[in-house]
Amino acid sequence: MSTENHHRDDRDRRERPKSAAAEPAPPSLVPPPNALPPVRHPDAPAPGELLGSHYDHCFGCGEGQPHGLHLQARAGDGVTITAEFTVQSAHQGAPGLAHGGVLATALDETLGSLNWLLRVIAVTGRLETDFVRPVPVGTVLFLQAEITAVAGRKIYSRAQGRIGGPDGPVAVRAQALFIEVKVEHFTENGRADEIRAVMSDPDQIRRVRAFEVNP
Ligand SMILES: CCCCCCCCCCCCCC(=O)SCCNC(=O)CCNC(=O)[C@H](O)C(C)(C)COP(=O)(O)OP(=O)(O)OC[C@H]1O[C@@H](n2cnc3c(N)ncnc32)[C@H](O)[C@@H]1OP(=O)(O)O
Repeated sequence: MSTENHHRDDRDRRERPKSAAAEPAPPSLVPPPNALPPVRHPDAPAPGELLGSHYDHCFGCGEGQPHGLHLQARAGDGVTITAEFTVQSAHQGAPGLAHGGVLATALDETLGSLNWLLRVIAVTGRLETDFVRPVPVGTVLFLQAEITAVAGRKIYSRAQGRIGGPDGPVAVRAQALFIEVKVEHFTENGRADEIRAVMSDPDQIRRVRAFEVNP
């Protein structure tokens, strides 16, 4: 068998589980026995609604970041999100291909958006990413994410990104653990200039998503 066929076989094997559900997770990403299914908050954005950016300068979703991802996330049914991100020239790693860290950012941003459906503020504690196919510049990455379980402050989730259309082949996927935090996580750790700016211009943090944040 040729090397090329070997590669194709490897890729097909890695891709076989169409849902990230079939992927074995490392122990810290497996919900404990006392974990509960996620509960969509009654005031969560309606299915189909665009979430908008949570912070104008966010590298993932902010409109004020010229080289950011400008990722657009939309609420889905249950505790799910869909999102789209077009790979720009500024996002290259290898010539003409998306940088892996940028793709991980797209997954992280999409997974982070899920927490707004719970109306919980949470940060990424652990993010495990599989890069399955190269993603050329100009590609639209179609992302889907869902929360699988909640255990106290720990929120378990997974996501995948497809190319060529929402039902195209999987290019990247991730499993994550987000940890619920209080707003002081940001106000006590963020650089003073940005925190002051946010406090004096609350529109920088979109109220629609920052339900608990009242700068
Ligand atoms: C005013 C402005 C407001 C702005 C609001 C805008 C919001 C937008 C947000 C958008 C953000 C966008 C997204 C981003 O970009 S988020 C940016 C990237 N993430 C971070 O910067 C987070 C940095 N880490 C921390 O701050 C702390 O470590 C956290 C808060 C995460 C936990 O420290 P804390 O002291 O609080 O908790 P704990 O240590 O008692 O752990 C609690 C439980 O969790 C388990 N655990 C923890 N870590 C891991 C791990 N790595 N793997 C496996 N498990 C882990 C731990 O075992 C324990 O389990 P158990 O023993 O209970 O079973």
